[in-house]
Amino acid sequence: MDNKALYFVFFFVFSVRGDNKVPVVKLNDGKEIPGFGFGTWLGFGKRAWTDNPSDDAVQKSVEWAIDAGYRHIDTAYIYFIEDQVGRAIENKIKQGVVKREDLFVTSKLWNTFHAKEAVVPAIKDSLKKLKLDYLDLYLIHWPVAQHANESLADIDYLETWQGMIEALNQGLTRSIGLSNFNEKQIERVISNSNVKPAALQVEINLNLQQPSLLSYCKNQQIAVVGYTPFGALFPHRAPADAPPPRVDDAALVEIAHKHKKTVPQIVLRYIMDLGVIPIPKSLTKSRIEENFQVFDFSLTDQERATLRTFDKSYRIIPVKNWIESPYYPFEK
Ligand SMILES: NC(=O)C1=CN([C@@H]2O[C@H](COP(=O)(O)OP(=O)(O)OC[C@H]3O[C@@H](n4cnc5c(N)ncnc54)[C@H](OP(=O)(O)O)[C@@H]3O)[C@@H](O)[C@H]2O)C=CC1
Ligand SMILES: O=C1CO[C@H](CO)[C@@H](O)[C@@H]1O
Repeated sequence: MDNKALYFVFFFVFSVRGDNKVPVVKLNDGKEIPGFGFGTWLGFGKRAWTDNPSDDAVQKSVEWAIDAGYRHIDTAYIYFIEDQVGRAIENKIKQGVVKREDLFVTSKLWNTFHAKEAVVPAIKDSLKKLKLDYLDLYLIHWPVAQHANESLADIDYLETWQGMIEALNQGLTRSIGLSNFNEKQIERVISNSNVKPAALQVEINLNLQQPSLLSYCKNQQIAVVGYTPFGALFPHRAPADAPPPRVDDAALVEIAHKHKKTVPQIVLRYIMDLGVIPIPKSLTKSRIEENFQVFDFSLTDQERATLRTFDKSYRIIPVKNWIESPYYPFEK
């Protein structure tokens, strides 16, 4: 092999290694979760699977994500795209890009399956669509229960948690956890059960940094996965009343220039620095790759202090139509 060929082999090995520096987070049940993941929600009102069964946008995005190095994929029954995620995973396994055990797949129990006996059939339905034998993590999506017609149901999430434990005991998922639960609700689950939630998935972005919930979870050794990491950063996603910053904010642009990174990369790095596992979603190949290049630089204390000032406790996903539920988790 001549010098030029050797250089290319050297460059390839190190650039692949560079992509592979995703931190690994230990869960309180002894399992491990990759400290960075990929989101698959299309947005409110978009039900690709039912609206347009031939749509494969999410499938493509998951395939690009796996090619780019993501190994942790976040999905849910209610996204109506688990079948697309399943096809993407199947393809990447068939192509020899990954093995099942290289991947960490999360799905979530929807509100209409909160009765204890509904949980195991619900996870089996998700597994079927995902073409998997087991999930790595299964979450109660919300503490709020609903009937099939979407009216509110009065099922205590403690009952639902017993169904989750049954799914765990049957080996249908490696770990179980919660999403959109507040501190008191998590505490109630812990003190009424022998199985502690391994993870909590909640909204975390510049506008909603949740320091007190994060410190509670750290003390309880509950891993925090942060959804909607870009919050109101992109104007098309920002509700009219959302506080700054937007992606062109001068302070953010200055930090990004200093590190030769983009503003979305700065935001993702900061969320990881908060001890949170971000799960950015994108359907765009270049953005999927861009969002994953966040393991080769560090923010300074001063930059982190600037980013902290954007916390306005502003929630982008309050789902106010469930406010009358006795289990509604957020401040009313
Ligand atoms: N547990 C829960 O209740 C919830 C969980 N989630 C999970 O969290 C994931 C992430 O949250 P989500 O609400 O999707 O929002 P995100 O914060 O991930 O933002 C997604 C939006 O940002 C755009 N985008 C992504 N990267 C870039 C970039 N580098 N430059 C410019 N634009 C970019 C995407 O555009 P495009 O796709 O066009 O590229 C899309 O419009 C979800 O997909 C889902 O898996 C989300 C909400 C609630
Ligand atoms: O994950 C989420 C996105 O989809 C759901 C509804 O369609 C939300 O309620 C939820 O928080």
